Amino acid sequence: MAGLTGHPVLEIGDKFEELQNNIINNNKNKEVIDKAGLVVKGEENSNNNNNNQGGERDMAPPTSNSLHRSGSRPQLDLSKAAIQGNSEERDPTILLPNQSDDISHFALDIGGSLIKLVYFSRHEGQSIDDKRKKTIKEISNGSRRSYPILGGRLHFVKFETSKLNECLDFISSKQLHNGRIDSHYWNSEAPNKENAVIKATGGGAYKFADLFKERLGVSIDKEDEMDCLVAGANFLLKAIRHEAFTHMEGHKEFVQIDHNDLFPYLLVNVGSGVSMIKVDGDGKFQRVSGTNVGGGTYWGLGRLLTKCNSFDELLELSQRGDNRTIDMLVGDIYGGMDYSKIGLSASTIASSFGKAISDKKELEDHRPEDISLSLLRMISYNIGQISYLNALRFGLKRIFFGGFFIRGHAYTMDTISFAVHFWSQGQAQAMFLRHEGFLGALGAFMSYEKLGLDDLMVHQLVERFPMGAPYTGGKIHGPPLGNLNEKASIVRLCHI
Ligand SMILES: Nc1ncnc2c1ncn2[C@@H]1O[C@H](COP(=O)(O)OP(=O)(O)OP(=O)(O)O)[C@@H](O)[C@H]1O
Ligand SMILES: CC(C)(CO)[C@@H](O)C(=O)NCCC(=O)O
Repeated sequence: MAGLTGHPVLEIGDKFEELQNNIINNNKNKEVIDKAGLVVKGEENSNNNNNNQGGERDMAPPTSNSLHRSGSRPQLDLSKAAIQGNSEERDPTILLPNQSDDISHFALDIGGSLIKLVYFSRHEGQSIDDKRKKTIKEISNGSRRSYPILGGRLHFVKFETSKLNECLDFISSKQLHNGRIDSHYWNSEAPNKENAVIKATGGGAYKFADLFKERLGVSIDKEDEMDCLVAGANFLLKAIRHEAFTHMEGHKEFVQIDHNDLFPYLLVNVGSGVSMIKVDGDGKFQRVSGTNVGGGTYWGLGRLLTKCNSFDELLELSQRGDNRTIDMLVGDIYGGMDYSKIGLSASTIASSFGKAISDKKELEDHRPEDISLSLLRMISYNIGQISYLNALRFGLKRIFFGGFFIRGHAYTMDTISFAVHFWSQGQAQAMFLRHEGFLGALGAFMSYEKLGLDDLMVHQLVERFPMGAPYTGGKIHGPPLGNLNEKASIVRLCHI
């Protein structure tokens, strides 16, 4: 199922200098990027000049805002971090064109279901030895100096947590663990492997710390999971254009956030379980709620009920399902009629799986496709509804959804969006992140240097390329979600 596996690549393009001039010379840049509140842009709006596939290219000199620092310790330079690629691409990368120090970072988010790994590599064919060959001039305080540009990329890889050995083998085969030395030892003459420290977040950072020491000889520096989720989300939302998008009734639209008007928002991370975090700023947040009915529930129950062998297979099944065979609809209860007085059409699901009790059917009499769809709908809708209620608690209008349950799957996103829209009477908006499942790993990766977003001139970052979400394709399968207007006009809720 091709589209289910892709993850986006970040690319920030060459409009940088143009934009920089705008920033310096006048305030017109606001018209370019800082439109008040949300600016929604359609996919077709993008300019597909995707000619930078990650190899060598002429790179613009970094400005004084570039993060390059010539210290004794390698620095991570996220300036001009760039999203690249299309929605179908597997293992997407983030380009770091201005990365000059030769870093060997990698970081992990070891969750209940999946291990997410982010690592840096230099551009192909560019060794440490020839890094000196490519230098650029920087004007800094009136003086010019040269320093090497390596350039490189961030790679995103995931493994099932139950197959941790595959992850360890991968790290070994790429020798990722031999590059990173704890800062305490950075200046020592002969750093050795025993001092190697890797950043990891998620419960597995605790659970598997000894195993990492045993198998790879590295210590795990544990970063808090919520800290990392928020850091990853804030980085993407502030620095990367077209990271966030809405998805309603099969229609996807990129959303440009005014980074001065980003906070507060609700971050809902739908992993095995679901965390709901009110984010007020960089490092300022509160986990306000959560639910144990999440991605693990869909995959776990779905596997039991359908005998599917993989998550993607289960998701794929849902696309051919008809939930009406198993869900009890309002029309089933009301003899085919709407219950219009309270705003429920006949096709509204009154009770998920409700028909399974009334039919004299056993599990094997139900189609796995229908079960999968009904389950997916039930869990997605529930998450959307609970999220909205939490947004309502704190007066938040924007809800960003991440986590690998989303999987860029159109029906999942539509269902969540429908629930948020319906219960908020259109006042709150569900948005999705293209790097959905990698927020925590990205946050852990950035924690090496504790790079604050304040260090980044994020408004200088301009994306060049259209970005498809990790997406199953435009066609929506499954039951109609209902008519929003019809229902929303009748439901009475105090809304935010
Ligand atoms: N290939 C896959 N294998 C297993 N689950 C997958 C896969 N792809 C997507 N999923 C979904 O993603 C969920 C896990 O998402 P994610 O990796 O964000 O969470 P996690 O970090 O493992 O969980 P938690 O944060 O609760 O510890 C699974 O429960 C499942 O619903
Ligand atoms: C326990 C975590 C944070 C682990 O990632 C996650 O699975 C989660 O948020 N579960 C929901 C737990 C609850 O709040 O009911």
